[in-house]
Amino acid sequence: MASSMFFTHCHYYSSPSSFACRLHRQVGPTPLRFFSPAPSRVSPVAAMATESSAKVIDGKSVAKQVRDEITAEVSRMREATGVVPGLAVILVGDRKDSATYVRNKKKACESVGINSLEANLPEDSTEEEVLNYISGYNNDPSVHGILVQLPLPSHMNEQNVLNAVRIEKDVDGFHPLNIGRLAMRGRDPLFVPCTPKGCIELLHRYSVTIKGKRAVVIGRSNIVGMPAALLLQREDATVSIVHSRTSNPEEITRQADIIISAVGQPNMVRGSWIKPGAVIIDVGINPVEDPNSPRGYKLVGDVCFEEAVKVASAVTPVPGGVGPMTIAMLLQNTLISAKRVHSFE
Ligand SMILES: NC(=O)C1=CN([C@@H]2O[C@H](COP(=O)(O)OP(=O)(O)OC[C@H]3O[C@@H](n4cnc5c(N)ncnc54)[C@H](OP(=O)(O)O)[C@@H]3O)[C@@H](O)[C@H]2O)C=CC1
Ligand SMILES: Nc1nc(=O)c2c([nH]1)NC[C@@H]1CN(c3ccc(C(=O)N[C@@H](CCC(=O)O)C(=O)O)cc3)C=[N+]21
Repeated sequence: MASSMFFTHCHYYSSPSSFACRLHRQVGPTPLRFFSPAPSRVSPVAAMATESSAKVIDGKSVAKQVRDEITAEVSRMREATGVVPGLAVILVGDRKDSATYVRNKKKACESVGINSLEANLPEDSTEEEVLNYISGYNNDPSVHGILVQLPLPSHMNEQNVLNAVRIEKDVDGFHPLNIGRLAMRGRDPLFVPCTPKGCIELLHRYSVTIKGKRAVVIGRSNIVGMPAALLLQREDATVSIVHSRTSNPEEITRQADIIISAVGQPNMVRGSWIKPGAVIIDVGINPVEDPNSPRGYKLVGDVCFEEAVKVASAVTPVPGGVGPMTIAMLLQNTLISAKRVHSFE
């Protein structure tokens, strides 16, 4: 996860009209706010883009719609079975950004009627202590989902910790068995990772055809890029993956009908990288210095939004794009888990 302080120049492309995308100072981990309700209707994207015509994909509004659907299902389940879905979140250490994410997840749970439990462990906890918490939640029937907030402190082995979560409660979808099943034809994971799932959900809800299209995923992390590429492939797209060792990423990206970018580099994807009419899902959340903002920074994506809207047919903003969908998908996975274990349809 990109988080340290550094300058980012765009080396690939520049034009006088795109100064906004040329230079940013990226700042350290930032807190998250949670959003207030937004209108819930969305319509299909235009087939072709003209100058400045891209549709802005409203993740905040779609996430609200998804949360409303979950609220209704949670109460239907509670009334029929008496069971309330429960999510346990384990936070180790005191990273400010992680604490804010966890607080937002908790608020989101409350907003849909899901029970939330939280374990806050100190930075210097041992791996064994974390494993003990996981084991407790694994055996607790009121807990249907377990999320270990990442990143973990560096003295812990992330693989050991993630492997310890029972796959039936792995609502993040990070367990190797879930990822393995996601990668295999004819197999299904119990849970799909929340951020990539949120990206696909946005494409579906905006009636973007994926089948037969060329998709490029920029980034190949275990939590976003790689599962996003697997999901697009499962949806019958033809997928290329661009990473830090890719030569000529611009040329490859320009072939895409659908771009999912999960890199952590502010404004890396410029207008010249985008095929006219492409649909862009920008996962990147990059804090950059902004003297005009009261906080002293603002969040930008991996994609230069000002340029992208002129070329693409649809694009997600940052903030208000994928971020809110990630949390909505976490709630959805927790509901799916509770329904599955109680055979409630
Ligand atoms: N909206 C949301 O809900 C979420 C947003 N995020 C955001 O998404 C971004 C990515 O997160 P995450 O996947 O965890 O990050 P990682 O740092 O784990 O992975 C970044 C990926 O980008 C690739 N990359 C880095 N630099 C370049 C470059 N110059 N050109 C091409 N590829 C490059 C890396 O390649 P290589 O593999 O070769 O090193 C790596 O695969 C971050 O901004 C993060 O904050 C993350 C999670 C959820
Ligand atoms: N086990 C685990 N699972 C995760 O899913 C996970 C994680 N660890 N570690 C950190 C990343 C990051 N992540 C985000 C979730 C929501 C927003 C989000 O809601 N963003 C708002 C920003 C709002 C603001 O701060 O202004 C938006 O984009 O609109 C962002 C990022 C989940 N992650």
